[in-house]
Amino acid sequence: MTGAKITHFETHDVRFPTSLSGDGTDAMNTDCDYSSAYITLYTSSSLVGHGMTFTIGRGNEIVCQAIKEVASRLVGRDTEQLFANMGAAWDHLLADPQLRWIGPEKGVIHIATGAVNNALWDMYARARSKPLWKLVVDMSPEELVSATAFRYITDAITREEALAMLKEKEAGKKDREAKVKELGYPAYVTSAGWLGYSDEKVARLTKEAVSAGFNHFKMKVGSNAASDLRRGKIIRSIIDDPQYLPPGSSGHLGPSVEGKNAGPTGAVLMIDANQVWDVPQAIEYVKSLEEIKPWFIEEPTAPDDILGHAAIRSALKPHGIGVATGEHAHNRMIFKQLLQAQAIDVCQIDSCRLAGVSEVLSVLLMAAKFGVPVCPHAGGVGLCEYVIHLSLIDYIAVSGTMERNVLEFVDHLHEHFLYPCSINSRGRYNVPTNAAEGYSIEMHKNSIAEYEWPNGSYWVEAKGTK
Ligand SMILES: C[C@H](O)[C@@H](O)CC(=O)C(=O)O
Ligand SMILES: [Mg+2]
Repeated sequence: MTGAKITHFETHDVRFPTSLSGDGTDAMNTDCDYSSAYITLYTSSSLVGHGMTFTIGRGNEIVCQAIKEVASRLVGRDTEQLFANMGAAWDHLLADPQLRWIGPEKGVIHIATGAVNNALWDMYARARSKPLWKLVVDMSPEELVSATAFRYITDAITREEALAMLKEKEAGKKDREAKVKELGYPAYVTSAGWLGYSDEKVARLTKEAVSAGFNHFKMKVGSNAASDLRRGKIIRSIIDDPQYLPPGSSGHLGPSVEGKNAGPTGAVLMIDANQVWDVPQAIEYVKSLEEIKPWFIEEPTAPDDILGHAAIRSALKPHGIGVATGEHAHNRMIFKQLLQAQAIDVCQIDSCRLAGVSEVLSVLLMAAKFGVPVCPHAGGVGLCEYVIHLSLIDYIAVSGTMERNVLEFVDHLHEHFLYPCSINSRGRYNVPTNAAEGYSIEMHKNSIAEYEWPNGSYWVEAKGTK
């Protein structure tokens, strides 16, 4: 079968001034302008594909430049031939010998590849008039395996093992799809606990999140232990108090809290250090926060330090605190080793730090094999829109479970997308159902015109007023 040809592409460096309000701040990233290195792929027909990768401001233009280099590899290619084997399409994107030298499979070139691979998947879903998750869960096990990036991971999972796992899950797919459409996908909220927020703002947003139905909450830690303990106690005092629960409910309605250090109302608290500590320091610091009963510490140390994470995990185990990481795990091999070394309790894939859907699938398969729940990272612009698709794929087709999982939600910048994610009254993500939405990442043209750096109307005006 032949289809339209990819003819050209456009990139946009889009930056939102979130640093003005402290949104997105943590111990390492104190000054974030949530940014999107955005691409649209065009074809000889009306079919298009949108994709992006996330950065936090300066440097976004470097990623856009790299996206141009990677996307050039698709120009002239037949779309149907690419869709017929998305694993081979992924290999092709990665196989430029000169570009590979500036990775390999890490850093700017890899996140740029993520944007391009995601745009191709968005185009594929649009070509089949399905949201992306539905395109993937409707694939046969053989099609899904052939769409996955398998190089360098076959010591952890072979194609045959993956096929057998997917076949075993085939029979329950319809029921799981119906269940998640009815209930929504479990979520947790981070946007009440950014480090740059005042205690009053944290308290107000936490109360709002509780009354919106959330029962898992994450706060940022790592710049000052006494202040973390104070903020943690403020959050605990709200989430453990039945008076703030939604009217008529006797306890939290949300996802399962078993084994997660839940408080008396069934509320779970997680903490995130964004890589600030050395290994021994991480252990001591987190122990000093034991009183606020975190389920896990996220990114306690350098993201490439697999054995460091393993050491932290085994030191914190007697204290009932787990370890999570992944938003800066730059490829599937890092996840492979985190899993092999039993270094994590929770696997936090990032939709565009990994090089797109094909590489995400390889991590979903490995995590399912190792029995580690996947709770994707979504603190950024566009990430919530992306990751609901990935968690649905994980639940319906790969792991078959959503009971322990929680998908991150931050309440920022959704209005800039044509198909924004949404949360139901139980504090869970709704399932995207629009046949035209693809991977839900298409941005409004007027948002691009306003926030494109440096000549968008917002930035021109902001310079004028400085
Ligand atoms: C810079 C980002 O906001 C980061 O703090 C997000 C993050 O760590 C998370 O959402 O988790
Ligand atoms: Mg984080």
